[in-house]
Amino acid sequence: MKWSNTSWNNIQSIYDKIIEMPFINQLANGTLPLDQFQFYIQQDSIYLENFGRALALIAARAHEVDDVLTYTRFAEGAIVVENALHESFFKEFKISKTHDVNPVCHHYIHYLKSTAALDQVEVAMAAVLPCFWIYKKVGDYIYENQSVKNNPYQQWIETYAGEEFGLLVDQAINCCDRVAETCSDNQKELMHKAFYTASQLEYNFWDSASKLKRWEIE
Ligand SMILES: Cc1ncc(C[n+]2csc(CCO)c2C)c(N)n1
Repeated sequence: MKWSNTSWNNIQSIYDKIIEMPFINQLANGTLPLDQFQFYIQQDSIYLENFGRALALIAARAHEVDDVLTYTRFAEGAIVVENALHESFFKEFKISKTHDVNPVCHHYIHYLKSTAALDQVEVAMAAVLPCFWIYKKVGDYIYENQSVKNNPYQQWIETYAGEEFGLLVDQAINCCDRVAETCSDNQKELMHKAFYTASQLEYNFWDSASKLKRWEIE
């Protein structure tokens, strides 16, 4: 079995819980409270910049020159393309930029940056994969299960359900499968662990937005 198939099986229950989250269902039917979306986009904008930095580190450390290019493009996508999208959300939903990183976002970005800097590069590639793959699956799920017209969150949905995004996700999955082939069982296990941890963080990222969760002491 491919590394990615085992990895997805390991996180299937996390994905199932994500799909059941009120936040995701309310995004799909357009009833998500505005303050939760605003909070989510504020944190996501901090996430994207740092995610881009983690991808750039992976690019620099990749063994194959093709992967240097691929992760450089991912990094550019995270910062330039996604930030442009966020800019339009900032305007449309009257969101202000914040530098207050909530606990989950803080944990997630520092987990990704330290993994990208210090762990084996294959493990770092596995750690960033849920960001692509879970968003693709969630985007497709919402797109296929839409029940309303004029959903205010339509642009968000279309970003992740689109074919163009699907191609990026395939590249990220294929890269992990290819590098996993060169790894020992022990190293493959570390890749699985990283994929699982980042998937937990994806769940928690949405959960924290739905609870508007900040630090207990600010
Ligand atoms: C918490 C969080 N996780 C994943 C994404 C999705 N995402 C962000 S950048 C990128 C690829 C860039 O090349 C993808 C798929 C998000 N927006 N927020």
